Amino acid sequence: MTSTTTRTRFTSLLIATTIATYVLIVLGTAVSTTGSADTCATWPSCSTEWAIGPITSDGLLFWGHRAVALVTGLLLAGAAYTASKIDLDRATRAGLAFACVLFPVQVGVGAALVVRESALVGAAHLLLAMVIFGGLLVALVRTLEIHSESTAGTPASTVDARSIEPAPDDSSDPDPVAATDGGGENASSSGRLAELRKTVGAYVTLTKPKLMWLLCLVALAGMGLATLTGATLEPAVVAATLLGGVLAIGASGTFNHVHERDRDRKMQRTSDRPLVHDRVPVANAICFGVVLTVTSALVMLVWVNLLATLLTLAAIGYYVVLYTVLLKPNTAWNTVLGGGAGALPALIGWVAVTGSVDLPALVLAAVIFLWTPAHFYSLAIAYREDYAKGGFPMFPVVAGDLVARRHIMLYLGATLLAVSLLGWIAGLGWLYALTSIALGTVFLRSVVRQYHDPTKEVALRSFYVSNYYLGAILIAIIVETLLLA
Ligand code: HEM
Ligand SMILES: CC(C)=CCC/C(C)=C/CC/C(C)=C/COP(=O)(O)OP(=O)(O)O
Repeated sequence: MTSTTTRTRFTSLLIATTIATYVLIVLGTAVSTTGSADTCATWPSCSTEWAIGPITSDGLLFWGHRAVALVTGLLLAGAAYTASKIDLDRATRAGLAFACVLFPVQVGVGAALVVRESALVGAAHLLLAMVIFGGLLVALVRTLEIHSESTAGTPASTVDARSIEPAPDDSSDPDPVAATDGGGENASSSGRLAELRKTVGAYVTLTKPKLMWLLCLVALAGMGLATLTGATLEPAVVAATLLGGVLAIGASGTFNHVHERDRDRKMQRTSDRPLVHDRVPVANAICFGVVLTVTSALVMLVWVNLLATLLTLAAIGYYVVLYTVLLKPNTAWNTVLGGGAGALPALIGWVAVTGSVDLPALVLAAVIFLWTPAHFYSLAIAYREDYAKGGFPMFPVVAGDLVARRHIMLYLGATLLAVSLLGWIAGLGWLYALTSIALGTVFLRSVVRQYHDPTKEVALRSFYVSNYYLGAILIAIIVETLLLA
């Protein structure tokens, strides 16, 4: 076998081992939260005899966890054996060695947990699993990088953040929509209707409607988790929280359009925005943003509660002032730090129901926070040159595609772990576990594909997969907490 074939086999084994370890973590948390561990108190079999009893969902979960542990161990051994036949860099070797040493320790901790159930041993088991997953992820990222470096040639060019200035405004191009307008003094009533439709459409575009479904799901998941404390959901509170949230997102988006109108003109992706073409006068857009902000605050104050209102206003301030004005044009950390704005709806949803902030809401917020770079960096890779033209120091512009992809993988890994932690802390069950496994695997594979096929299309696909991933996780939380409760 050639060394290239062995290296390819090693990469495949490492991908499979990393995914299997994640499956193991999710099944492990589900075993613990569903109480299926109580059905078995011996190890490695569930009784002194090896006879198979009636198949129950608890048994399936329990045996599933053990079976996947066995498969993961075999995959890890296979990866280590294959690694011994090729030259590896230090990071891959260290990550793999780390996982190989800790895996048998983890099996011992798991056996101890079966025989003597204890919260402390359970927490140690979860923590160790996360550390093993981290080691494998580091090894995987380095392996994929070396693989793509050897096949791709020169790395993509990067730009120093301090040197990024918006390109001179050379676009005096007329509004393509306005240019095709009939209009004029003889405008018919159908022409005026078309005009009105266009104006309404422009205002709707200012509110960034495409983002709303996912942010609403975040707030709904926060509300769903809150019911696990015993709190009941009032339909009026749910409706008012969603309405207040939608108005607040609309306000944020509008102010974002106002502030970025000159840079938007320079970027191909955003050059058709309403304020670039004066479809809405800037003063009107500012008034629109203020009206949306005040209406949102009133809705939240009258039908929800004061803390939720303050958090909603804080979210608008975070996105508009901290992210749009301060971070986005000035630092490559804009996305990481800006992720806090999108995380706030998780707290808003929880606070709308309980009136205070508690641990599960913070962990859900952490999931959104960690997911944000994994979500956005793929889009920023696809539009790297566009962002450079607009003068935005987005991470791929400053650090290059390869390093950005490394960060996507690491933030994705952290998101997967935070999702498992949330399931464990909130006591979520089957549906959440299966969704985390299925969509987590799809998300991870879509990013791995970026290494093999570093095109704009593949990066954009990862971006959309990131949205479906988060959407599915949030729907699983909502269904488990609200519909199956
Ligand atoms: C700093 C944080 C974030 C950045 C920089 C970012 C960036 C972007 C950008 C540039 C787009 C394309 C928008 C367009 O072309 O109109 C987008 C789309 C989107 N984002 Fe994010 N995003 C962030 C956080 C979030 C959060 C927290 C959520 C929800 C939880 C979210 C959900 C979405 C959705 C649903 C889309 C629409 C995709 C589509 O169907 O076109 N984003 N994001
Ligand atoms: C409740 C409430 C008000 C929440 C606000 C949170 C919020 C709107 C988060 C979304 C962040 C986001 C989608 C940024 C888009 O990036 P960008 O603005 O950099 O995109 P662009 O390049 O398309 O302008």
